Amino acid sequence: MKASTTKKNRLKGLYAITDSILMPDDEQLIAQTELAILGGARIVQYRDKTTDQTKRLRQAAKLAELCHQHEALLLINDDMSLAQASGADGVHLGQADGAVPQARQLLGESAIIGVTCHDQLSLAEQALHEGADYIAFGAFFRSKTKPHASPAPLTLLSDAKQQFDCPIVAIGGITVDNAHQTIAHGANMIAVIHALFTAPNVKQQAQLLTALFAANS
Ligand SMILES: Cc1ncc(COP(=O)(O)OP(=O)(O)O)c(N)n1
Ligand SMILES: Cc1nc(C(=O)O)sc1CCOP(=O)(O)O
Ligand SMILES: [Mg+2]
Repeated sequence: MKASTTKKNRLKGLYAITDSILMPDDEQLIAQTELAILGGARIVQYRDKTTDQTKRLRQAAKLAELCHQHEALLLINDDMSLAQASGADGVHLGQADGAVPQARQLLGESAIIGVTCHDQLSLAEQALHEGADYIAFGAFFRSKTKPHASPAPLTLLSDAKQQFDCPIVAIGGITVDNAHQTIAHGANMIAVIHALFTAPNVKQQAQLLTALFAANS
């Protein structure tokens, strides 16, 4: 089996997204992310909205090393050049973050490229046509990280599941108490920031979120 196929088969379960406000310095970022991975997260996204390029490269490279030690995947939010420079496994692109073909050309066939599709199946269709590896829908619940994210209905997940043969991410306000609804409707991954990284015990919270996949399969 090709290496790229193996990597893409790993797109399931808890998808932990880091937050530069909750974890501003390197030590916190690495320690909290390691706990999330030890609790079961298999995909990590480095999401840092600051403009400090030196810090962003340093932190992304440290995260890439950490993730690879633990056989987790690292994706970079927004920035395909940072994904390439840091040794990450891929990039997550929003609708204004660059084109999938450009990312594919830069990062190569084995890279993972995910795309935000909000509440629109047509955006997913376009992303997949352009070569995306997963599609992300949201926000399914009120998000503390992004309170103004536009809402998406849970039925969108079942509709997407019927229409597309690819990994599907649910995002937005996902918690231990509501995540099962997204999984039951067809989410292969749950992307979580606040409910994971503000928990008093990040490892245990990741374990609880990860266990929901076994309970709902
Ligand atoms: C897995 C996942 N899904 C959606 C998003 C949101 O991306 P985007 O719309 O580009 O918004 P920002 O995260 O850049 O604020 C995501 N990051 N990850
Ligand atoms: C980054 C992001 N994108 C969203 C979307 O709907 O596209 S919601 C969101 C924030 C996710 O964080 P939390 O788990 O704290 O709600
Ligand atoms: Mg973005």
